[in-house]
Amino acid sequence: MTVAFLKTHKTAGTTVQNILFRFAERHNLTVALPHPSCEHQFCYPRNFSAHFVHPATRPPHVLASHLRFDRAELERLMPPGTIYVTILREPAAMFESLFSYYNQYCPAFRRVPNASLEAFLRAPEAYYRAGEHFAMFAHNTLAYDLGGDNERSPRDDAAYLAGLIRQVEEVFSLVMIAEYFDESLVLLRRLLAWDLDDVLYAKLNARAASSRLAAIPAALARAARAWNALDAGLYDHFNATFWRRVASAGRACVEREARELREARERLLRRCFGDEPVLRPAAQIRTKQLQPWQPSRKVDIMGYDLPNGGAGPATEACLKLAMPEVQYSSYLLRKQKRRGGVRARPEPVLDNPPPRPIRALPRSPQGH
Ligand SMILES: Nc1ncnc2c1ncn2[C@@H]1O[C@H](COP(=O)(O)OS(=O)(=O)O)[C@@H](OP(=O)(O)O)[C@H]1O
Repeated sequence: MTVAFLKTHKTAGTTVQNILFRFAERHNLTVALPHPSCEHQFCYPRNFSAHFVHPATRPPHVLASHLRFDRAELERLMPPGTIYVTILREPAAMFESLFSYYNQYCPAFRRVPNASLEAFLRAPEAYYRAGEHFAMFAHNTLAYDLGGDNERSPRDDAAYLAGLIRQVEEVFSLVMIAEYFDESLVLLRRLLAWDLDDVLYAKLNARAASSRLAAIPAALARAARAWNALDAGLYDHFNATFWRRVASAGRACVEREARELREARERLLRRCFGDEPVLRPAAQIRTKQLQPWQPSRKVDIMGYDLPNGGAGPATEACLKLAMPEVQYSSYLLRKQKRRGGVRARPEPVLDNPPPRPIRALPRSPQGH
């Protein structure tokens, strides 16, 4: 069985990726990982190319890192019969997360006075320039990640949205929904014929309450959906198909399994992170391998820590459960290079180096 997870942005994708990475490790499967010049993403925002994949990680059983979807290129990499899955998030919540996370990187967001989401959504055209660096984080990011044209408007061109939906349906066996994460994992584990234990998780990449809007006012949510109308169309469609899938699997059974998953997950978190497992800001996490990447000084991304800074009897499995994307990707690449014995093999040089992906800003140990 091979599986390709299209990791869309700000949709709980890191948590799904971590589930897949851990499954791959437990079963000695090969995970496709980016060439170092792409950093931990497949040279996003460029269209995916099989050349972006490190040779020590081919042929893969699992692929789960950020990329812009390109069907032909993925089919060149992944074996026939690969199961494609992805995840979507309600567009207003997703946009609020994008706006906060990429505020310092996306010029459209940087132009907005006082970093005000409300100001941006009142007049997005005043700040947004199609085609500029990282513009895709400010307009229909889901459509872009899925390989679509994020500048199209379903108001002017309803056929475009319908066509994009058809393409996604043709390729993806499951489109999960971040708001119904546990139910999504129940469908995922059924699709992949995994055990419930295989989809236990720790929530990764969550912002601190102080870095997010407690609630998105209705008018702001409407404006976010109107600006991201293509994403809203995709979400509405796949949210409806998701619930049809749940109904045909038997809603009561799915709910029961989701409940079992939540209970097992709570037990696991307590076992790994202590009696009261809490998400902490990076500055309070003593285990270096568990410190999450911070996008800017204004946004706190939370993580878990092992009791006693990892000096206790916590297992390797606990470490991996909470390991952020950057550390886990590097670790897996090192491990797979060793396994493949490719250390001495020269790495291919990309003909046209991609723009540098976003890098962590340095933080003082105090952090704030
Ligand atoms: N299990 C689960 N259920 C619901 N929501 C979850 C879950 N895990 C992560 N999250 C939220 O997903 C946001 C991070 O998404 P990603 O990991 O895809 O971000 S990234 O694009 O890889 O940077 C981030 O959202 P915000 O906190 O609103 O920014 C996380 O809180």
